[in-house]
Amino acid sequence: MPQPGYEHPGDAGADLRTTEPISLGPGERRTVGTGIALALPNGYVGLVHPRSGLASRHGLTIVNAPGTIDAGYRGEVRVTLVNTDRTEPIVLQRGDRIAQLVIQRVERAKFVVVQELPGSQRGSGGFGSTGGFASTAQGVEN
Ligand SMILES: O=c1ccn([C@H]2C[C@H](O)[C@@H](COP(=O)(O)OP(=O)(O)OP(=O)(O)O)O2)c(=O)[nH]1
Repeated sequence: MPQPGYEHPGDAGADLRTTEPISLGPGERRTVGTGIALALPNGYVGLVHPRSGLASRHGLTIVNAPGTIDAGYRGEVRVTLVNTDRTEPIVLQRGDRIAQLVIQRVERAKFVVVQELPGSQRGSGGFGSTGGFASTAQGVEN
């Protein structure tokens, strides 16, 4: 069963440990329990990524991808899925591989307030400033 305290408004809870299939209609979002708990060593993080096959074949993805599993977290790993397909529902069964976990070392950053940042080639340009798909297609040079 979903653990109390995990549900957020608008989240329909579900649990893949049950034998009941879980159906996500077009556009539907559900937080699904995996039945898995972890004890990651300090200095590591678990990142819950979507699976490309499910994404391309069914439009199933993870709302908060990648989900962050803190090293100190001992609860059940849960995955907030969304069916982005506009017409087809997707039905998940117990044992279906709905996500993949990447475990990485993390740095502990120390932030220092400064008046000015060191320069770089990119500077403050972002959000497509180096040329996006549309401008390339039209032959626009940046
Ligand atoms: O996809 C996810 C993301 C998070 N968690 C669990 C593990 C994680 O350690 C904990 C908190 O996640 P996060 O830090 O992303 O949550 P938050 O919304 O920032 O809340 P808080 O840290 O206050 O609990 O919830 C999952 O089971 N699945």
